[in-house]
Amino acid sequence: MTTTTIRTGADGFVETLRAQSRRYHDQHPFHVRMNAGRLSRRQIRGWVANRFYYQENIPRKDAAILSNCPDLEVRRRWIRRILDHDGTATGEGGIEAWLRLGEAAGLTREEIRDHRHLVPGVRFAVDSYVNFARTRPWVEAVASSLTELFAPDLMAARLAAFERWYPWIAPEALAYFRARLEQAPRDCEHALEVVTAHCLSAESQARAVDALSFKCDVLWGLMDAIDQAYPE
Ligand SMILES: O=C(O)c1cc(C(=O)O)c2c(n1)C(=O)C(=O)c1cc(C(=O)O)[nH]c1-2
Repeated sequence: MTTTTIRTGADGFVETLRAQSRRYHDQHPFHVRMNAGRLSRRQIRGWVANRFYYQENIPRKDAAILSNCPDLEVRRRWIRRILDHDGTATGEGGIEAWLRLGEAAGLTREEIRDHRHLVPGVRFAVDSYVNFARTRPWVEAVASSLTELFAPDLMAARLAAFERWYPWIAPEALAYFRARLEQAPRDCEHALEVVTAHCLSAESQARAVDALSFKCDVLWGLMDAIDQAYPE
């Protein structure tokens, strides 16, 4: 359990959730080097291939939330996330966009999809996120998605960094990040609505903060594993 003291009231709760940004993976040394243009082609490829495992599993995580969620109104909006990633036809959706990013970075679809580059730490981090959504109360799983509050700034910085420092990747291949600039704020607005509506007691608010803290650890652990596998 976190020892964070939450100020009473919805504002204090949201403030405490937002304060978790201090532990977000934008500050991980690998991301700092990425955005400063200091990664080699091999390191970029390693990151893209490993991060694919996260992308692939996000819809399974969201399906786990849906399966645990008894609220029709929430399900109706949450299902959109699965469609964003999976698309509704061949050649569409975020997973496809990530594969195109991989191809532009010099990987084949086959080597991304068959996990030959996937390192154990990334697998464990991602699996633990999916498992969290499967086994914890659905509102906590929703709270764990709130790292997306912090994602748009990182996406914007990443887009600028890729265009400036890694011009060998075609700018069209960055479509995934451009889409997330719109999807992430929409998604986390909904998640924040759900969490503030359901977490009214100090105890439930502390559990939501713990869930978000856990997710920061998932993302940080994932980056540690990539950093270690693709050293400078
Ligand atoms: O590239 C990133 O730094 C980043 C971070 C996050 C995040 O903060 O969890 C997500 C994504 N990307 C992303 O692309 C994505 O679809 C996504 C879904 C979720 C989630 O927890 O439901 N996080 C994220």
